[in-house]
Amino acid sequence: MPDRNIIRSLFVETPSVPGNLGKVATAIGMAGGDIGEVETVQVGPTSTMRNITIHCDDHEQLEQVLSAVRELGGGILLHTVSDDVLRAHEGGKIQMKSRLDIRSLADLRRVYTPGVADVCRTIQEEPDKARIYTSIGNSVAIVTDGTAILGLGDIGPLAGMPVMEGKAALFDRFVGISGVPILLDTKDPDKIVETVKQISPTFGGILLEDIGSPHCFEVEARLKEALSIPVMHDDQHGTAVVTLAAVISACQSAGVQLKEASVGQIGLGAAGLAIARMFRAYGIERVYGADKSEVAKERLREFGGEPVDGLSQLMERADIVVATTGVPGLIRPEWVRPGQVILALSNPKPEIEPEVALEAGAAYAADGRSVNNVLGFPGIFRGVLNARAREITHPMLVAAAEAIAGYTKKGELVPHPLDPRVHQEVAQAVETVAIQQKSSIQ
Ligand SMILES: NC(=O)c1ccc[n+]([C@@H]2O[C@H](COP(=O)([O-])OP(=O)(O)OC[C@H]3O[C@@H](n4cnc5c(N)ncnc54)[C@H](O)[C@@H]3O)[C@@H](O)[C@H]2O)c1
Ligand SMILES: O=C(O)C[C@H](O)C(=O)O
Ligand SMILES: [Mg+2]
Repeated sequence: MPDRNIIRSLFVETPSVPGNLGKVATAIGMAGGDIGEVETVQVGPTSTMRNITIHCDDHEQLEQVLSAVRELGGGILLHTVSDDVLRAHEGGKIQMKSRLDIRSLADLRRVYTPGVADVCRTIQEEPDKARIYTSIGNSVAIVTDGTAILGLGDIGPLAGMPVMEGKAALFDRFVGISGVPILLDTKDPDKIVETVKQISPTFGGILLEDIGSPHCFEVEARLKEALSIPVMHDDQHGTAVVTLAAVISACQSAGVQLKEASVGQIGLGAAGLAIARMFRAYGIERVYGADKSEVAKERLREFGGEPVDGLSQLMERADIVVATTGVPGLIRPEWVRPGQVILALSNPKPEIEPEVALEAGAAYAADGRSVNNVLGFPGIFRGVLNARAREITHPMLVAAAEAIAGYTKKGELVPHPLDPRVHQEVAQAVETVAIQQKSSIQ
């Protein structure tokens, strides 16, 4: 199945006679388009208006689909073609809103000056009270330098803003955290670390997002060391958590002992190295890795993994293959071994489409849309903020992965991210470990 990267909404009028919608659907399909949602907007005595969402590979195919619908005739009219994704982004996806109503003078005095001064003094005397009287304890900075935006590469922080706003929207929607995008106009690790340190008093946690390797490793390590609030690079650990959950589920379904399976990691950047490290720390002995960078392969060795030179050799040796290179179509179908588990996690396009991998003999296959760190980061931060933990630890990440796997339906790899329970399960699991770890330190 090819990529379906272009999404458009067609506003189509058809005569209110059975069979006309079928003609439109056939025309779209014959021209190579896929149909998503069909919304009937109005049914009149003579004609019916519908919004039909279509998915195409590229602009050329889109044009073919549009011509096919336009040429139908017989009263079928294509009125407008709109880009729903762009339209949904107009004005941005998030906003800061007041939680309190300000209608009267009394409200104004309570919310703002002079009333607020007493709250300031209270916090000055007891800084811990900021957790109670401000939004800090429920706010997480989503920090990027724009160097590894999805698999699009170093497109800069401004172009990465839609992704950061997306993460903020997910924080809000799934766990009620205020995510605040912070775009850094520097790639210098010293400056990134210094800037994040300076703004950190505003936040209860720091989510590093789409910061490329290798500087992401240093940036995260230094910030974790310097700050007493949780810091996590999502592309590393959020991804590792969800990937571990997916392979736990796959092995359970296939009746395979995960710790005895061999794993092949293609791409050893931020996501790939963290996945390999997570697998090793979880007790998986054989973790092979491939990357076009020799330095990345050496880094794998430091964590007990074994670098392999060619991708086809890696595919030959691995029961479970995970790819995070950002290179669409990198995995050739002829390399897939029957019964393999293939997780091609690059966004926006995977290294191999799940359908193609399954056709080539894979037992389980998924892409980065379903095996996505959206299943991890919201609950992980909810858990640590609830527990007022100062950091995110490996046992918390394992607990998150096991919670996701535990909540996965039989035969599936991961739960659906729109199921609110999965985020609650992750939050609870992380909070429990955080509280246990706190009490064992005291
Ligand atoms: N599904 C998810 O939740 C999820 C999460 C994080 C990242 N990702 C995806 O993973 C991809 C990588 O993200 P990242 O943050 O790790 O980026 P990164 O830049 O840190 O890492 C990419 C790595 O892939 C290697 N690579 C590139 N082309 C290669 C090739 N042809 N063969 C072998 N190795 C190659 C690079 O050398 C680099 O080490 C992106 O597409 C991103 O969207 C997905
Ligand atoms: O943003 C996503 O969809 C997942 C991930 O963080 C990525 O960089 O691909
Ligand atoms: Mg990312």
